Amino acid sequence: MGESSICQVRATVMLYDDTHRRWVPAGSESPCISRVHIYHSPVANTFRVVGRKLQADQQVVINCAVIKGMKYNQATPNFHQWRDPKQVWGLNFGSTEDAALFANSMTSALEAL
Ligand SMILES: CC(=O)N[C@@H](Cc1ccccc1Cl)C(=O)N1CC[C@@H]2C=C[C@H]3CC[C@@H](C(=O)N4CC[C@@H]5C=C[C@H]6CC[C@@H](C(=O)O)N6C(=O)[C@H]54)N3C(=O)[C@H]21
Repeated sequence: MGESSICQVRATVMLYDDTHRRWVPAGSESPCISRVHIYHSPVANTFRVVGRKLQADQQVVINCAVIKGMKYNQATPNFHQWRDPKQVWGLNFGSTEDAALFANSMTSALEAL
């Protein structure tokens, strides 16, 4: 039994660059809308956030484990962020509806861990 997607949304995936103190688009210099999923592995009961660019190359721009106890910060109605051990991720959602859908799924995932 592989992983199943518990939600998919459109968002620009961003990383906070501590050195230069600015947000940068994940995966390349140009901001690009991606399809972002939360995948669940039932066997291991793990979750991860995976995003691929909508454009032709489908480059993976985020592949980040959801860590038990992680704080998910809804900074604005369409920009949410969280820390992983190495960096801060930000999702600039295409709509507030997508933001709410993702936040609900992320909250469920964190509660299930
Ligand atoms: C205790 C702790 O880690 N605190 C973290 C947050 C956090 C709390 C609890 C758990 C996990 C986390 Cl992650 C923290 O404070 N961090 C995380 C890094 C981020 C960087 C900059 C400053 C600049 C101000 C603010 C910001 O980012 N904000 C405001 C809304 C604004 C919305 C859109 C995004 C889009 C790109 C950029 C922009 O508009 O150009 N941008 C923004 O400019 C966006 N902030 C933060 O937000 C900062």
